[in-house]
Order: sequence, then structure tokens, then C-alpha cells
Amino acid sequence: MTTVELDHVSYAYGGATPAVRDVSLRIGAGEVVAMLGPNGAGKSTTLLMLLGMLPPRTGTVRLFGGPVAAAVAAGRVGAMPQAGGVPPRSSVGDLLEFLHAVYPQPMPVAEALALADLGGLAGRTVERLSGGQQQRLRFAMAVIGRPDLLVLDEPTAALDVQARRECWAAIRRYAAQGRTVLFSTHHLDEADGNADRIVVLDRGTVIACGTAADVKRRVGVRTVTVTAGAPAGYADLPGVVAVADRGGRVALTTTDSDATVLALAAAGLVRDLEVAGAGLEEAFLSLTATAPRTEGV
Ligand SMILES: Nc1ncnc2c1ncn2[C@@H]1O[C@H](COP(=O)(O)OP(=O)(O)OP(=O)(O)O)[C@@H](O)[C@H]1O
Repeated sequence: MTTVELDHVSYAYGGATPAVRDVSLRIGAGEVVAMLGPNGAGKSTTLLMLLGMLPPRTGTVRLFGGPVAAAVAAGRVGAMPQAGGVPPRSSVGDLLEFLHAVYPQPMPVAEALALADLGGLAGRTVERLSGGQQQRLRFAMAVIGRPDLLVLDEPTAALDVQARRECWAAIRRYAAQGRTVLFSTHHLDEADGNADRIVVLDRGTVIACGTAADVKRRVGVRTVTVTAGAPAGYADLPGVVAVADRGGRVALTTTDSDATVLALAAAGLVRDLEVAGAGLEEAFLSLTATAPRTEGV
């Protein structure tokens, strides 16, 4: 059964450019899907429509084959929005006890604490939790009702590396119970490491969708690396969509490695040449690039 169905969904906040344009997407039960895109790509707007918090201007959203409102009212959808929503003076245990009483088929508070790795912190007030612990509390609040669909908008934004890792471990424990999870992220490594499928959004539209391997294959980008021999100008070579400085080496992400290598040769810049299949990061840059992006060179 299809858990999430977006059919030709669009939304505009009022400006001339719509925030989301004609997005169609289907997510099956038990899938973990990442919505990946740069700032302003339309990720949050899409998730807000999916949660029934913004009405699509065109198109339809269905959850579990029915209207969004019915799925939300039945407690089948858990959400962790980007920020806020947790009273600072409440204790972790009181908050979870309160939500436990609200949902029709909640998990025991102890189970929610364990899932979120908050065991031993039930008596602590929210304001005395670290950033990572607060985020995991918001995760526990989102899952205590045992939602079939969990929607997470940039769940690890503003967390350090260790806290991010702990937050993902908690999310994966829930996904392992066969639940459907949709999360948004800017981080390619998070999409690559935690999702079965990646939807790449850019400027309000879906520009790629598939497994990380599919996305890489689809763009067919390669990385051409040479020892740096010129101070600038790499971004203007044919095919190049991104340039990165790798400590004396220059890595060029290119959609046409043959043309790039020929141009490097013509300019006398072929030194210790390496050509390799690109990673997800390069694929993402290539997909979302309007003009070559230069980093560190
Ligand atoms: N409340 C709002 N009022 C007006 N425009 C908005 C509003 N929220 C978002 N937008 C605009 O809609 C577009 C899509 O924004 P959205 O927040 O959905 O993108 P996003 O991919 O979630 O970005 P980010 O990763 O920065 O959160 C952007 O151009 C943004 O400026």
C-alpha cells in the first residue's frame, strides 16, 4: 500500500516564483526516503503540505490512500518540525506521559525513552538537556504515538557530529520496526547513509529520484583530478560543474570527462591525471548547478 502520494503538487507563498512546482512522489510502506536539496529548494514547504499544515494550491496529497486530515486525526503521522515546540520547564518524563495519554495506541514511556536513548533523563527539565538530547526528546515526542509515517524536517540541523550520529541511531531504530520515514536534509552523507531512496529537490521541483547509486548513475558525472598547475580558470573548462582544492591537487567534477581532459591537455595542465566515477556529492552538485561552483580554488 502506498503510504505517501503527492500528485502534481504546487505551492506559492505569494511571490511570483512558486516554492514548490508540480511535485509528484510515491512512498511505499516501510521505505526510508530522504528529501535532499539546497536552501530554499522547497523541502519544508513540501513536508508542510504533506502534514496538512499548508494546503496545496494545485494537486493532491494522500496518506495511506485517504485524506491527510484523516491520517493525522488517527495518529498515524508523527512529525518533528525544524524547531521549537518543547516547553523548557517541563520534565522529559512529564512531557512523554502527557503525550502517552493523548494517542490511541501509544508505546510505553520507557520504550520511547529507550528508543531515543534518553534512559535516566526522565526527571530532567528540558532546559537542562544538551542540544542533542533536546532533539532526541523531540524525536521521542514524535514517535510515542507509534506513527506509521514519521516526517522529520532536517532532524540533525545544528547538531555536532556525535549528536548527529546518536540522533540517526534513534531514527534507524524506529525505521527498523518497519515504519515509513521521510526526512529532509542538506547533508549528502545523511541521505546516502540512512535512506533507501533519495528525492533531490531544487528550486521547487524534483530533479532526481532513486537510490544513491541511481542518482549517481543518472547524472553520469566523473571527477578528474590533476596536480594544480594554474592559479585559476579550471571552472571554465568544458564539462566542469565544480572545482575543489584537495591540498595541491585540483578535483574537477565534470559531466564530460573526455572534453575536460582534452582541454587540460591543450592547456598543458595534465599532471598525475586521475579520472574516477563521482560520488553522491558530485552528482548532487552537478544536478543542482546552474553555473560552475568553485570551492577553495
Ligand atoms: N513563510 C514563507 N513566506 C514566504 N516565502 C517563504 C516562506 N517559507 C518559505 N518561503 C520561500 O519558499 C521557498 C522554499 O522554501 P522552503 O523553506 O520550503 O525550502 P527548504 O528546501 O526547506 O529550505 P531550507 O533548507 O533552507 O529549510 C524559498 O524560496 C523560501 O524563501
